[in-house]
Amino acid sequence: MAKPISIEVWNPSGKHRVVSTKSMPGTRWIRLLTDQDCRVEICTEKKTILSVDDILALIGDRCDGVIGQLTEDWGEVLFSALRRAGGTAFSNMAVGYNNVDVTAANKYGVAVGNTPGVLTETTAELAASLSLAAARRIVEADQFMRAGLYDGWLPHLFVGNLLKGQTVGVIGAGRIGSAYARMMIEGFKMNLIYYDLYQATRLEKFVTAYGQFLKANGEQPVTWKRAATMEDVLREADVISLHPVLDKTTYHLINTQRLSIMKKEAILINASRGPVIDEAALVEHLKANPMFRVGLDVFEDEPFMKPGLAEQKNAVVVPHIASASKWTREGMATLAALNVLGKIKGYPIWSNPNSVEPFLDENSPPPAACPSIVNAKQLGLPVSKL
Ligand SMILES: NC(=O)C1=CN([C@@H]2O[C@H](COP(=O)(O)OP(=O)(O)OC[C@H]3O[C@@H](n4cnc5c(N)ncnc54)[C@H](O)[C@@H]3O)[C@@H](O)[C@H]2O)C=CC1
Ligand SMILES: O=C(O)C(=O)CO
Repeated sequence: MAKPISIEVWNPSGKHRVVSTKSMPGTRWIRLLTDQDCRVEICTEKKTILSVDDILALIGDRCDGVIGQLTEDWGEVLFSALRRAGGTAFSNMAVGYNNVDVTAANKYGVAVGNTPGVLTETTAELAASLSLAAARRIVEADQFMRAGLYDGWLPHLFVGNLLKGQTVGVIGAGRIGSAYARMMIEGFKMNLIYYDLYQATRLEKFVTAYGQFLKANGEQPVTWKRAATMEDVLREADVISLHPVLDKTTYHLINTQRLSIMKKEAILINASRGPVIDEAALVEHLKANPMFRVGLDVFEDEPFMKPGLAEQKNAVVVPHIASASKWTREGMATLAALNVLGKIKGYPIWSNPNSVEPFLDENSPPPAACPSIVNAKQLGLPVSKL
């Protein structure tokens, strides 16, 4: 028999049983559910990543909806179990949902929610932080100081890259990629080259307007270019940040061949998903090109790094913390809870998942809608007129 899973229960007499596989920041998300007659069960198991068997035990015989995490494998087994338990709602507490088999969810009629928008700026800020840390060798310099090695100013000590006037390349200029581009352009007066399947019209307009502003003030204007191929970005840019979704078109997007066409002193940032980079190839490239630097928030075999990566001084590595600001994480919890609640209540789907602010205002009740359901169309769910 499966080992019982430890849980914390809120509103035990609630009619709808909602399970959260992890404790999430803030309490608003719990209150929103309990106020609407939900019994909320939060898994309190100590282990970081729950297995499919752990989650099956949490779902049990009766469960209306689950809030899950990007570390979990949501496929056929879990969606069929959720459906058998009477559930029709699942939400990732994440905008990325490459851990979810949406086809399986469709098969069992389970709505799949995600949490767009609330993490855009926070994630872009971390990508910008990694860009600066890599450009100015901040982690190496910090370690040098702490090791007691600093014995005086030197002309060659930790010389890095100046960003001003250089070119920032963005691959995947959606919400986060565009926010990152704006930060690097406005903050450091970089020119932009980007590659996306779609035109980033608002971003282009922003760069044009900012360029005009700089020109009117007697400064060199910034420019933008939409690249016809990803290779154009890799060849031209000095700093390249990856922000696409992870799917079969972006798996190992950065491989040995593509690394070889990048500038020898380029900086590569990844705050999207680890498998977008062939990490073993990256380790070899870092070894062979000491002036090439990377900033990584995500890893191919997360939570592990490929052998050799940790030893590379030209790599800055952080543990998938790009969305880790208090406001954002509480907002992600709120959106995930409202996705599940909305589906249980039979609410329609919010028409614009890029504009989720009304759900985040602590001072007013959220709209009667699901903020973001990725398979709404496939399930034939109605769109909100709000
Ligand atoms: N490290 C972290 O903590 C976080 C990581 N993420 C990751 O960032 C991803 C992007 O998030 P958003 O910007 O909100 O999504 P988004 O959907 O607004 O942007 C993704 C962009 O990638 C583009 N794209 C898709 N396939 C492509 C391809 N083959 N080549 C080039 N571009 C392609 C899309 O057209 C879209 O513009 C998420 O899916 C998630 O995996 C998101 C938040 C935090
Ligand atoms: O939202 C996501 O996709 C993350 O990676 C965590 O914020």
